[in-house]
Amino acid sequence: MEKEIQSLRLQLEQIDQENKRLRDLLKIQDTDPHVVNDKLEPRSSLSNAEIGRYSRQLILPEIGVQGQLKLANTSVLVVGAGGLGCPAGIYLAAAGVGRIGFIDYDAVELSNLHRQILHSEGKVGVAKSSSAASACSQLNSHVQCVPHHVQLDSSNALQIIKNYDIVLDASDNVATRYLLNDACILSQKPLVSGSALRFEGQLTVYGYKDGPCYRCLYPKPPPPETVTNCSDGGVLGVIPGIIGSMQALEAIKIACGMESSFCQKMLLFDGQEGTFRTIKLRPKQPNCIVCGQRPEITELIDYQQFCGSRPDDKEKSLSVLGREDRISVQEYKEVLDIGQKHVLVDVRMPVEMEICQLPAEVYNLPVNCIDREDRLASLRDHIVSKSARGENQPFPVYVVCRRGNDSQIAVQKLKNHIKSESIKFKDISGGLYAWAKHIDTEFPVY
Ligand SMILES: Nc1ncnc2c1ncn2[C@@H]1O[C@H](COP(=O)(O)OP(=O)(O)OP(=O)(O)O)[C@@H](O)[C@H]1O
Ligand SMILES: [Zn+2]
Repeated sequence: MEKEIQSLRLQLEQIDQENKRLRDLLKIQDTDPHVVNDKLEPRSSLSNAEIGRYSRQLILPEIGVQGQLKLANTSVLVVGAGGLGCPAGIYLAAAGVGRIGFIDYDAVELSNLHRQILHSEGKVGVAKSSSAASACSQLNSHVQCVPHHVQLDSSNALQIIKNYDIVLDASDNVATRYLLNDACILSQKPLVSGSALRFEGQLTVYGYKDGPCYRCLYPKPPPPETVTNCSDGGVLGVIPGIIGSMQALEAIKIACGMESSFCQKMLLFDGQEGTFRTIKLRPKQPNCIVCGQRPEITELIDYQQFCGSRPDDKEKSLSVLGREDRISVQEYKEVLDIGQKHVLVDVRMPVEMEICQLPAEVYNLPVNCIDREDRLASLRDHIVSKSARGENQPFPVYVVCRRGNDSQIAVQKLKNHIKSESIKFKDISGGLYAWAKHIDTEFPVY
């Protein structure tokens, strides 16, 4: 009997979750991403419920009733409901900010849950903006939480930003950073900017008082191939947790009329060392093309073109090899099935090799070690030991990586370093992702 009740409870819970997921999906469709319907009602006093709820921060002399009212009269736009946006959003909601907007074009994925703490297992597949907004509404029903399920770009940024007083950059790409910088300068809104990667994080406030803007510090975007995101470089979840929380702190201070600690200063956090450092930044540059004395940028430009990358090209795919230097995953499966002699070189990092490997004998040579003479010599020896003597055909060496980009670079380099008529290097197109998609759907994806 008890078991039956437990199983019914479980079923009910699952139905509840599915119900909620469908309701959230409907909500997304109903949301006009550009319009915030009702104006924030100006508030001049706190209700008893609010006095009780905020009591512990109300008694801080720096906040008090006036500070709490300022918070209630402030709207904050969080751009990106991901690793930074989630912790930032939940603290803003808890603190009683009047309106929080969440912009995100993406949907929740399983690999987000270790750090994007407003999303839960039942929300996988749901729009991040609506998942974050609904989590914050559940925490604090006094706060208006607005989901914008849209990609912020030059066509909509000014229109969306104008409804908010403070903007948080919780995005993860250079094009959006420049877009937000220019849009915030043009709209005269402070931009609280954060970033996190691996064990490190950064925080600063751009375009506020005499502080510099993003362009004052970085007039030119970095070459796209030098930029690493969390999906490639990795990140420990608590790092964006710390930086996102500090973004909320700065936004709250600005909203309450306190000084921001990071105007013309940048916080550098090293989670491995456990250190926080603050460096002084150059002041606002008189010749800056957006915030300077004679600005050239007076309206938003094409940021994808300017940066050479798009906000949503997280999985860039290279195509630097010809067809004759490549093999599809289906062809490689055939190689395994017929037992063709070959060498498989996996060019991922050792830490990735521990996660999963193709079902074959694998030789590991990380792509960043491929120029080392000693590593090349070992590979050469390995290939020689495996190749049959007296073969007419060149001996096949297949190169694989996670997504099929590094493997192409590796083949180019190997062809240069090991110039041999008797060896044919080929890249396995699409790498382990393609293997998991087309050959073995049970293969782990990370
Ligand atoms: N221009 C933009 N408009 C709307 N949302 C954006 C824009 N640029 C980035 N984002 C969102 O900002 C969030 C940044 O989150 P985060 O850095 O944690 O990365 P992620 O893309 O979710 O994760 P991963 O890199 O692991 O796939 C993402 O959800 C992304 O969709
Ligand atoms: Zn500037």
